[in-house]
Amino acid sequence: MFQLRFTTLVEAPLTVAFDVARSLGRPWPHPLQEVVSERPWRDVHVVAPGRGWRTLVHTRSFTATAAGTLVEEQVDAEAALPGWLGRLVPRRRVARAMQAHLDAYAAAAARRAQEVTQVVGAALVDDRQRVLVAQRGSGPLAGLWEFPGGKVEPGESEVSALVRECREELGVGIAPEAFLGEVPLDGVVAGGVPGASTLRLYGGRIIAGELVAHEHSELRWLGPDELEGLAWIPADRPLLPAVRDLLARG
Ligand SMILES: Nc1nc2c([nH]c(=O)n2[C@H]2C[C@H](O)[C@@H](COP(=O)(O)OP(=O)(O)OP(=O)(O)O)O2)c(=O)[nH]1
Repeated sequence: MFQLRFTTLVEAPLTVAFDVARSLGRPWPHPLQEVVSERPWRDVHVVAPGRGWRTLVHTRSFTATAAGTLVEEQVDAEAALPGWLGRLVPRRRVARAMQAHLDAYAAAAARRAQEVTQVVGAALVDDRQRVLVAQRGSGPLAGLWEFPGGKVEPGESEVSALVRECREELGVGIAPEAFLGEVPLDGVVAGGVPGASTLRLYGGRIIAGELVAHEHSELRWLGPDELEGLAWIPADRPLLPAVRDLLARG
């Protein structure tokens, strides 16, 4: 039995990293069968018995970071060959195949990321450790609450998009701070396929101007205990623990 681990940072949001990984398949001569799939967090494949392996389990997990998606892979395998041949030869073969595969994969995911519209949001915190939330005034999500922000334009960085959106929507200058997390968006954003786009949330502070709701029907400053009870856009809920942690940190 041997175990190999690989870590790759892909310059792409979660869902893109996951979808591209799946469309490229696996670097094995034998087809693997999927046994777990939790888009876009994790998948697990195994090789069918009688394919030269006693066991082969390939597990991948995808984690959002400020720099992109961290892809962690683990291969647990036992070849059918006995003795040192069974340990050494397959291990080298798997390691070589994985490394070649991962380079091609990272490049393909970064290319695909350019084609998918992303959304950025700002969790703006004030001196009393409250966060600014905004109610959508129109469209299919009217009446629901969200973080100020919007779509990243082609060629624009996420941080520039955040600053621009907060100026347009709220009339304020902001300083973006820590990356807080990422969630897939259920709907179709900018004509893309369902679930392809993600919302990436950053902490931040207002550094200039007076708040005005230019596009939202209402703005509110809320403390950590008031977040859960709000009628959020459903996609945002998984981000609330990270926002509460941010408020608790002070
Ligand atoms: N800003 C923001 N958008 C969110 C959140 N959660 C969520 O699902 N969304 C979705 C709603 C929209 O489909 C998309 C953001 O689009 P938007 O309409 O705010 O973007 P935008 O300001 O660039 O809009 P536009 O130029 O196309 O009018 O992301 C959130 O917390 N904040």
